[in-house]
Amino acid sequence: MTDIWQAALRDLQEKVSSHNFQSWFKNIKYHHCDGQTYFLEVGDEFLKAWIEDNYLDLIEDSLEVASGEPVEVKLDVASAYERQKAGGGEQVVQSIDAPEEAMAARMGRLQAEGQAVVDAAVVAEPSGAGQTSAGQSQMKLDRASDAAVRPSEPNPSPQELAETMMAAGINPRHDFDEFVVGPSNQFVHAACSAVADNPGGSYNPLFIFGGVGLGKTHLLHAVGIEAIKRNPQARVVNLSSEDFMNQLITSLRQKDMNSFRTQFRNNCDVLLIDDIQFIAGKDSTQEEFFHTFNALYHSGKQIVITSDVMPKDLPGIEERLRSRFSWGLCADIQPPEMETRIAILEKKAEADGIEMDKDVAILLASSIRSNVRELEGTLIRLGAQASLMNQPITLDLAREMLDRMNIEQGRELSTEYIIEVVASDFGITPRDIKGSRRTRAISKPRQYAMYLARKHTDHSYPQLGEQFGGKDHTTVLAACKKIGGLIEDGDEEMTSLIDGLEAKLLR
Ligand SMILES: Nc1ncnc2c1ncn2[C@@H]1O[C@H](COP(=O)(O)OP(=O)(O)OP(=O)(O)O)[C@@H](O)[C@H]1O
Repeated sequence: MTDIWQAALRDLQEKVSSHNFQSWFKNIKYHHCDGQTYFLEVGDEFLKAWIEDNYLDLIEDSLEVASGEPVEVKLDVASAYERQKAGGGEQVVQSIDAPEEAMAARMGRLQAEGQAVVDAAVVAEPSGAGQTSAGQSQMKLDRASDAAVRPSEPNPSPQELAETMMAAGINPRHDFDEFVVGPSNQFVHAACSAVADNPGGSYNPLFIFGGVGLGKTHLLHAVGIEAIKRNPQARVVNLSSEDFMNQLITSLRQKDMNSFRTQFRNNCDVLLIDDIQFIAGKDSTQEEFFHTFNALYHSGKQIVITSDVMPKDLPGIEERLRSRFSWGLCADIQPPEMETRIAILEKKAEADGIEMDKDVAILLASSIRSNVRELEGTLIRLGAQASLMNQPITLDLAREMLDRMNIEQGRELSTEYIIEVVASDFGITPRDIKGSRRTRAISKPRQYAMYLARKHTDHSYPQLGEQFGGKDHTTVLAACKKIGGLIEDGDEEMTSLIDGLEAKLLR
């Protein structure tokens, strides 16, 4: 039976994107089979619920293909005993307080660490964007000290809530509503929502990792915002690991470690730590963070950490910390796909009152692919330029600007755009294409659009099925095979029809 499961896994790997396969399917374990019912195991309740809601049919399809008979799948969570055995996670409670007599020595080491961080930041950011000047650092420290300030009233006004968030260094604009969800970030988004709904619950710590400018800090803030909205009395502490270190240095200098510990270990319900990679090689900071982590974790407080890489790949971080970071849920965030990039641009444009046609959004989204911060920056620059020149944002203006910025213009297309172009060419609506009517006048253009979407985007058949109004992946597969087959066989009418549509798409 495990052979059948392995064959089903291979089939799944072909049907979904590699990112989805890694996130959802790779770690599903075959447990046993009873007749035609397959019992599979996953790591936790969250994965179970997510896979059941999104992928159960697909798994059953693949098992049916592999076994040659109808099957039913039942998912369950691996028992705590088995998980412990498999993960070997340390559960030993470590001593919480570092010995006071070691403090003087640590003080010396910490000062050296602090200096090193400041120097590194200055060297890395000569333009000044990431200055770590004494004033700025102190400002961050003051803000972090205020972090757990709560509104005095039990039912604070929206204004008071916003002030509480800002006191904690949280940008109130970075909430879940402002975050555009797509396949590249839906898992981490769902994990963050689950944590905000139930801090200190099953996913503790939540460890978010991914490349530069992909929305890690945004989601960290969103967790804090939601936690404060749900419980205005919750003490949310939000700071970067560098600020944690600076605050530790200040407390040691002022011989006030008690306040430091009270703030982080006793007066904190949700600890949000951004960019944990910055404490690499800072042994004393790591030691203090280790005790902070233990104190919060063992008293059921929520910890959320962001990083540029997954825990096991964090260089210069002690093994005991890295293993703790993996105790809860690790969720990665990938560069957004074309559709998500377009949706982000449209959302930001609307929020900032920038008027822009869809074709401009497509041009920007296909030219800047791997960093949302850059994408946003380009949009703001374009908006500013159009407003200064008192002219609308046109494709030509966007092209000129990309040229001046030395950004190569992309030609990637989105499924949504392909559907729009094909629909308009055949005098029907995108809704018709996404709908279920099967008249020839609609089903033919639908097949052309499916073929073109498969050819010009990097979406899998199941993803395309979703984008075409929730169709089964086999429908998309069949359309692609049919149109592709006719073209391969030299059907001139079909070739020229598809060429014509492509010319319009790539114009
Ligand atoms: N899916 C998204 N929807 C809306 N905005 C997004 C999304 N992803 C990123 N952004 C925006 O992109 C910008 C950069 O995001 P953020 O600062 O959270 O990235 P980061 O991953 O923390 O980057 P770094 O690695 O540099 O710390 C922010 O303005 C954020 O609001």
